[in-house]
Amino acid sequence: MALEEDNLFRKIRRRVGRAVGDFGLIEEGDRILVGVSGGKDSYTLLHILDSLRRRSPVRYELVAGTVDSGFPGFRKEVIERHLVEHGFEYRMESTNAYEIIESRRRPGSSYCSFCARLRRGILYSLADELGCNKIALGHHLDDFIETLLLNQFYVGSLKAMSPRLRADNGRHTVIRPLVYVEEGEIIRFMRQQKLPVICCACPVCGEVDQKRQRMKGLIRELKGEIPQIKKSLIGALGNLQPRHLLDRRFPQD
Ligand SMILES: Nc1ncnc2c1ncn2[C@@H]1O[C@H](COP(=O)(O)OP(=O)(O)OP(=O)(O)O)[C@@H](O)[C@H]1O
Repeated sequence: MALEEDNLFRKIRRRVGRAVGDFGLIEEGDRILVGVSGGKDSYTLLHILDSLRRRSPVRYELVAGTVDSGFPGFRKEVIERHLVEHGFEYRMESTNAYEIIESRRRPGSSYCSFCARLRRGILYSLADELGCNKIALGHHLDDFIETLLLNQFYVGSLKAMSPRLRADNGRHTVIRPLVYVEEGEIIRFMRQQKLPVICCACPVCGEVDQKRQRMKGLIRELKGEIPQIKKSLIGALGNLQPRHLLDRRFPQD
């Protein structure tokens, strides 16, 4: 059963197609593990990549992979039902990540970042096991530009995320095909398509990251004055001018 391919579906697909072309995200023979959390972004990513696959002359395969971190109350059966209904090959990986986080996390350290690192490792192993050379994640345009601002405001580096990154182990490539898709479009898509979104059920699930929310708010506020702000910020990430920066690792003259 495929989703209805209405205007919004086609718009998001066009943007993903553009990102695939701009950054060479998908190549002949790829087998891509799509990280599906049960959230709006990764469901959207999976359906759009599947629709592109059906239309593309480039042959590639998709496998949906969910890391069940073992948080009590995680409704994995909701995800499984959706993936089966739509005919996706998938793996639900049950892990004891929850116990590891509880026992090893340093007091005061961020729950989410520890959990995300652990999950990333599990996804890499899963990709090996399932014969996947790429891992697709559901980060979208707003994630990219908020991360850019967060790093400038709080860390002091000019850095966001990469749409295509070779993993440290050299075996996998992480791709982020939703780089040109705005979060608002994904929210509309989720509602229109009635995607069965669930939360991870971790102890901090639903709590907002205050700093990220601040960046989100700032961008929203400035959008009234600068309508093209998101386009401009994502454009800035692809328009580096090192000679006009202060990084001495780049020649200045
Ligand atoms: N439990 C999981 N199993 C598999 N992949 C995951 C899992 N959690 C997150 N991911 C992948 O990592 C991406 C970024 O995760 P993050 O926790 O930041 O979620 P998010 O931005 O809210 O996205 P989503 O709406 O898909 O949950 C997700 O879009 C998804 O591709």
